[in-house]
Amino acid sequence: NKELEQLSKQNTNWVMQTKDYGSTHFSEMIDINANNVKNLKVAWSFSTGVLNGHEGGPLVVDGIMYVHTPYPNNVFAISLDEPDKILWQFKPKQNPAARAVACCDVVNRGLAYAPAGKDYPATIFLNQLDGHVVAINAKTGELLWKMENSDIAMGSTLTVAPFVVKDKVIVGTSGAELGVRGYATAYNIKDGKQAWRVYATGPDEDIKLSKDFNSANPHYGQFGLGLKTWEGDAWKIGGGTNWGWYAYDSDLEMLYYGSGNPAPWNETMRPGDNKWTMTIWGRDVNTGEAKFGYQKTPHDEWDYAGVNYMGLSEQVVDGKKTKLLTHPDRNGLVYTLNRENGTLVNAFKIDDTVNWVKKVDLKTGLPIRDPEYSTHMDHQATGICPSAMGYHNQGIESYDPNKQLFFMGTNHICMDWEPFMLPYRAGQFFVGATLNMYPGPKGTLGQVKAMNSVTGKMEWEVQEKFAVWGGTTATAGDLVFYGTLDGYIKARHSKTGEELWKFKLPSGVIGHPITYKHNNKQYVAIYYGVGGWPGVGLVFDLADPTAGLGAVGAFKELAHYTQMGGGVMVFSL
Ligand SMILES: O=C(O)c1cc(C(=O)O)c2c(n1)C(=O)C(=O)c1cc(C(=O)O)[nH]c1-2
Repeated sequence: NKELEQLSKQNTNWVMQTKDYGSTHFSEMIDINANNVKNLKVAWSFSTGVLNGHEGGPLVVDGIMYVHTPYPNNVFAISLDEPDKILWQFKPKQNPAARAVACCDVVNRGLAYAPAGKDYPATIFLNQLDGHVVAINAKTGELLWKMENSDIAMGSTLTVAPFVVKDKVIVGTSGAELGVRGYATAYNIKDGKQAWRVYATGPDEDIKLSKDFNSANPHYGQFGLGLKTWEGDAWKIGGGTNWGWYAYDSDLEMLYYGSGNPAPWNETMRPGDNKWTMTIWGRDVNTGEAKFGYQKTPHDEWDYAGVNYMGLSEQVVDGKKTKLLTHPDRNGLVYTLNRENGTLVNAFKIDDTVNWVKKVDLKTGLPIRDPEYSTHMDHQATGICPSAMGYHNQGIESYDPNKQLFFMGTNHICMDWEPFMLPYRAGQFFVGATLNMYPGPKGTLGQVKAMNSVTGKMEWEVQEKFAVWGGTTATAGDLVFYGTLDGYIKARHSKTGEELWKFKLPSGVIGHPITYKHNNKQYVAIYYGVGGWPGVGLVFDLADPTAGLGAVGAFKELAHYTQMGGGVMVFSL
């Protein structure tokens, strides 16, 4: 969408969750910078009236801030000229049964915006937890259309942020913890009619492989594998949902995203490579056809779902400027691929405490595993790093093209894992493992790192007491902003990692900061509202450390630092 791409380059707007199609989360603005950030103060704030985890960030378009909430998925439009006034509010009616089948709190990763087109007005897209996609008139808040994308009776919810490309809006799925077979769907912006749908498992026609699929790298696998790498019909309940972030290259017209973990978590119940779960996809956005697919963790044994951040950059590889895609995976490895054909350029560990894998063989693309940290029936595997939460989970990261550095908020959590057998029942949890999670070898639960994605060199790294769940935002003012689970928004010097400013918010953060200019003044905004997978212990107040799929044990300290809340806080100099 050319108009959307244009808007994404203007400092007055923040029009996509990813900031731009390349998902740089980088702003050229320098009004707030490393010298003056210490003077940042609260400009205004807004309580959403909803508890539970607030993921993603608000959008800012043409002087209006669009704020969303977790379930019940309310939307508010707020004028930046009069932030004390709500221009319109959209409060959907939806099936509350959705709450019981959401795996990891009732989160929502945010709204999408489409500028007015020939046959539709400027539109806000919202995914409801109960599986519906809705289009809302951005000016008036009126419902334009509503589509069912996911069936909660099958355990499929919707938490992913929609993504607008050309005349389509792309939507994923959730529910791999309930045996949902994952797919991504493109709907026409104007009427919500389905343009294409592509699955992660099953016959090639369903996965939509192009004729030259993986022709640059036949050893990644080509045809028939969505069936052959499963036993019997296991692919039908085999997971591979996509609830993370998309990226898009408008020259190549290619869409990038990851499919998640195979179901169930207990690997004994699904022999084979389980293609194409855990895969980085490069697809033609017009047809949905896959040009390449690279499976990072064949036959996953640890729930290292692969839906995370996809960051696009152009950097020199072997003396040649190359279009790259960088993906910090749940499994503790960072992958950089040539995004034209999927060829692996590098794969390295987020840090040397990652132990399930020794390294990735760059020729074959396969991980060389350490059998000591494998999981299997009648065995409790201990000290596995990363934990099922991954060293990187759902945050959107940032890329500073001037410094050629990615900034990553990461986890530092390890685990013990013991599988058990269980039957599949539609709409019920289908996991089959008991987990204990705890801080990694460095003694903390989180880290922030500045990384060169081609060489793997970490320019700097700092520890955080808790996971940095919501990702980072960088600016040309030599700054990187992020929120912490215990409720700080922080700014660090992007060259050194030095902490320059922090402010304690009313509740912990699992979303990302945004920055925009209004009336010639730069603002930084962020949601507070702890929750998500790490916050389930706070939400449900569970005493069993293995509850919340292990999250309660990992984050047992969190309740001493923050409690639920929900809103947006805006800062300026
Ligand atoms: O497999 C899935 O379909 C699925 C969905 C979601 C979700 O929709 O929030 C999460 C996960 N898996 C998951 O594995 C995970 O770690 C996770 C963390 C969070 C969160 O918001 O904090 N959601 C999810």
